Amino acid sequence: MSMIAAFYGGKSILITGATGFLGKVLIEKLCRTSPDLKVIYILVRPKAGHTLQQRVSQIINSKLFEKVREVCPNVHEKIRAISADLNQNDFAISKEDMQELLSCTNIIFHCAATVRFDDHLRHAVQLNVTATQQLLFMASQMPKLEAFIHISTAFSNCNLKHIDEVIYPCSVEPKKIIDSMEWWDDAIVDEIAPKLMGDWPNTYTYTKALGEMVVQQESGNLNIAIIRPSIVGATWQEPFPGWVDNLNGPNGMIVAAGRGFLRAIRASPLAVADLIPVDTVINLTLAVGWYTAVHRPKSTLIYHCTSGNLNPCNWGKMGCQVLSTFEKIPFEKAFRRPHADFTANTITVHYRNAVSHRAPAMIYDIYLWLTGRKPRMTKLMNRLLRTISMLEYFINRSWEWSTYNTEMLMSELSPEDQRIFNFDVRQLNWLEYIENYVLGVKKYLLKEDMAGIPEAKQHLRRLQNIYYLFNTVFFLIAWRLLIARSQIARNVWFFIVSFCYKFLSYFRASSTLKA
Ligand SMILES: CCCCCCCCCCCCCCCCCCCCCCCCCCCC(=O)SCCNC(=O)CCNC(=O)[C@H](O)C(C)(C)COP(=O)(O)OP(=O)(O)OC[C@H]1O[C@@H](n2cnc3c(N)ncnc32)[C@H](O)[C@@H]1OP(=O)(O)O
Ligand SMILES: NC(=O)C1=CN([C@@H]2O[C@H](COP(=O)(O)OP(=O)(O)OC[C@H]3O[C@@H](n4cnc5c(N)ncnc54)[C@H](OP(=O)(O)O)[C@@H]3O)[C@@H](O)[C@H]2O)C=CC1
Repeated sequence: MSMIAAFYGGKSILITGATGFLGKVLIEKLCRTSPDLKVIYILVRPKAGHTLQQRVSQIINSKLFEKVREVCPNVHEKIRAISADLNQNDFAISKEDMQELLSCTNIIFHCAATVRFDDHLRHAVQLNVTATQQLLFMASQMPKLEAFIHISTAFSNCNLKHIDEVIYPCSVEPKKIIDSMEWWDDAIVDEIAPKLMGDWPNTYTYTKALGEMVVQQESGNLNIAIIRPSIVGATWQEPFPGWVDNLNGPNGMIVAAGRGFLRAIRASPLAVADLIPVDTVINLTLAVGWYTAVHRPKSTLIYHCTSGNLNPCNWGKMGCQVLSTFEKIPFEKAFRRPHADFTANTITVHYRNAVSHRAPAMIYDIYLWLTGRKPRMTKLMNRLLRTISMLEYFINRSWEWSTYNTEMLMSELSPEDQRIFNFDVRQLNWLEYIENYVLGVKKYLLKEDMAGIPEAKQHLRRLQNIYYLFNTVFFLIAWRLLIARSQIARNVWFFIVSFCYKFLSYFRASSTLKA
C-alpha cells in the first residue's frame, strides 16, 4: 500500500495555478492515485469568455484526464472551483468561500505565478511575491493545515553558479519592495527595475527569488517546503509520455524548429540542458507534501528538482535528437525543411538572423502580398527572435544544483512509493524521452494527426525541391549579373567553360579509342 496515496485520502487540498501546466498534472495524479481524497479546492479566475465551470470541465474532459475519468468517475464532484484573482485583495474570494477554505484546508500547493520573463516588475511582484505573502497569511488562519508547499524555480538564484538547497537573500527586502510598489508610479518602477534586479536576467527569476524570501520570513509556525524545478518539460511516463500543452521554454523552440522557422540559435552545445519532466516534478511535489505533513521537519526544507547532477544531458545532444526525430515524425505545414544549428559568436548570430531568418520571411511576405494575402511571416519571425533572445541566457550557461534533500526524501520512501511517485531522474533515457517529447508536441500541442505523416513528408520533399530550384535560379542570376559587370568574373567563366570543354573532348576521345 502506498503511504503517500493513503495520506491524501480524505484530505481537503487547496491548489493555486491549477489551470496551468504543472497544476493540471498535479490534479490528475492526485485524483488518479488518491481517488478517495475529500476535495480539491482550486482558485480559478474566469478567463477568455469562459466561466469557472467551463474551465474546469475543459480540463477534466481533456485527453490528460482520460485515466482519471476511469479510476475516479466522480472527479467532477472532487474538484471545487473557487472564483479568485490572486492580483486582488483577499484574492477577491467571497466570504463564504473564504470561510470554507480557512476551516477545511489540510494541504496547500501554491503553483500560481507569472512565468513570463518580460512581465512588468509591478505585475510580477504582485503575483509572485505579494500573492504568496497573502496566501501565507491565509494559511496562518487555517487550523487544520498540515503542509504548505511552495513551487519556486531552480533559476531563482541563477545569478549564482553553484546553488544549494537554501534560501539566498536579495539585496532589498521583499516587504520594502511590496510597500514601494504601492506608491511608485510605472515610470519610477521602470527606472529602478534594472538596479533592483542586479544580476538577475529577468523579472520572473528575480520575483521568484523574492517570493522565496517571503516564504521564509512569513513561515511562522507553518509547515512549509519549497520545490525548485529547473526547465519543466513534457511528461516522461504518466499518465502517458509526451504530454505538453503550452509554448513555454523548449516547447516553442521545438515547434519553431519543426516547422522550419528556427534555423540557428545561439547556444552552447556543451552546456547542461537541465530539463525535468513535469510528472517527475509532480511526483516529488506529492512526496514532499506527505513528508512535510507527516515528519514535520524543524525548518523549511528546499528540494531541487533538477536533472543535471544525476543524469546530465547537454543542448547539443538534445538538439541533435530533436532534429533526427523530425526525420521520422515531421510536423505539418512546415515553412521550410527543418534544419538548425548552434551559433557561437555575435557576428554569426547577426549574419544567420539576417540570412536564415529575416530574408526568407521577407521573401515569403512579398509572395503573400503579390498573391493578395496579408503578409505575416516577418512579424512572426521577429516574435521568434525576441523569444530566442530571452531564452539565450539559459542555454549558454550551466548551473550546479545540490540535491541532498531530494535524495534524502527518495531514501525515505517505501519501494512502493518509489515506484508510484518516481522522481529518480537517473532512470530517464534522454533519447527516448526527447523523441516522445517531440511526438507529444505534435500530437497534444499542435493537435496534428499521425495519419498526416506521409503528406507532411511529401510537403517537405516539395519544399526541398523549391529550395534547390530557388538556389539554382538565384545563383544563375547572380552569376549573370557578375559576368556582365566584371572582367575577372568573365575570365573565370571562360576558364571554367574551356576546362569543361577540354575535359569532355578528352573523355570522348578516350572512349572512342577504347571502342
Ligand atoms: C552539436 C551541434 C548540434 C546541432 C543541433 C542543432 C539543433 C538546433 C535546435 C533544434 C531544436 C531546438 C530544441 C532545443 C531547444 C533549445 C531551447 C531551449 C529553451 C530553454 C528555456 C529555458 C527557460 C528556463 C527558465 C526557467 C524555467 C521557469 O522557471 S518558467 C517557464 C519558462 N517560461 C517561459 O518560457 C515563458 C517565456 N515566455 C515569455 O516570456 C513570453 O511569452 C514571450 C516574451 C516569449 C513572448 O511575449 P509576447 O508578449 O511577445 O507574446 P505573448 O503575448 O506571450 O504571445 C504572443 C504569441 O506568441 C506565442 N508564444 C508565446 N510564447 C511563445 C514561445 N515561447 N515560443 C513561441 N511562441 C510563443 C503565443 O502563443 C501567442 O500566439 P498567438 O496567440 O497566436 O498570438
Ligand atoms: N513551466 C516551467 O518550466 C517551470 C515552472 N516553474 C514554476 O511552476 C509553477 C507553475 O508554472 P506553470 O504551470 O508552468 O505556469 P503556467 O503559466 O502554466 O500557469 C500559471 C498558473 O497561475 C495562474 N494564475 C496566474 N495569474 C493568476 C491570477 N491573477 N489569479 C489566479 N490565478 C492566476 C494561471 O491561471 P490562468 O489559467 O487563469 O492564467 C495558471 O493556472 C510556477 O510557480 C512556476 O514558477 C518552475 C520551474 C519551471
